[in-house]
Amino acid sequence: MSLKIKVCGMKDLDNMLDLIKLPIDYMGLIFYEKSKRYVSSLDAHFIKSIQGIKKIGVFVNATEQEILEKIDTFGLTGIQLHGHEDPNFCLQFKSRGIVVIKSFGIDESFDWQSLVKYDDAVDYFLFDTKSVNHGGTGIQFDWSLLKNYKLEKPYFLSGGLSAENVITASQFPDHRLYGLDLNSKFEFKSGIKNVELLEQTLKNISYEQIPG
Ligand SMILES: O=C(O)c1ccccc1N[C@@H]1O[C@H](COP(=O)(O)O)[C@@H](O)[C@H]1O
Repeated sequence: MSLKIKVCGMKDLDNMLDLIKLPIDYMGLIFYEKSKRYVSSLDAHFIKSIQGIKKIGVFVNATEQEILEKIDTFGLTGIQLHGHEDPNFCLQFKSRGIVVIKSFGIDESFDWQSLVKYDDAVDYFLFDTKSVNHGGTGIQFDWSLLKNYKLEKPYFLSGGLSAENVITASQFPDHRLYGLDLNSKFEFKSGIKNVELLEQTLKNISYEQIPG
């Protein structure tokens, strides 16, 4: 199975149209008002009409009602939860067929055992750099900490992925690595992605992955 690519934090409509021409699997839209990449509801109708890419809504401690409203209004395939959402909260969406990605901020003190209770409640984990802002730091965490991950649930690797470190990330020797999440290191400014840099980076990843 080839590595999935998710580009997160899109908020400009023309930029989205350019992005979806690339071989990308997931597009992330941030519904956290404190984020510089917050998506305006004014764009809902247009975003709902976009096809051919899985649309993931990013939330931080939002209510069930808020999330369901965004799923419906924006035509989201799934959700990515960056707050203190518990397993039951995650499961109610997964049970409805909504893809659930649960993010965890990783540092040396992360309790890997705490993931066990989420195993049946989510589709994927996402391992990001620990931050009080809940994400979008542009900082890479120490990937060697992933040796402590003992479950089989596939995960997205996130946190400061850049044109410089993404090849190493794509070759990270772990069969559970499902996808790479690209965000602030591929931007001209917050929410506006450098599509040319993304295109070149995707080519570099596939070139490096050709066997032999
Ligand atoms: O990008 C944001 O502003 C953001 C805010 C709150 C929660 C998550 C956010 N983005 C997610 O953060 C990670 C890592 O991003 P980066 O590469 O370090 O900039 C990524 O999963 C984004 O989806």
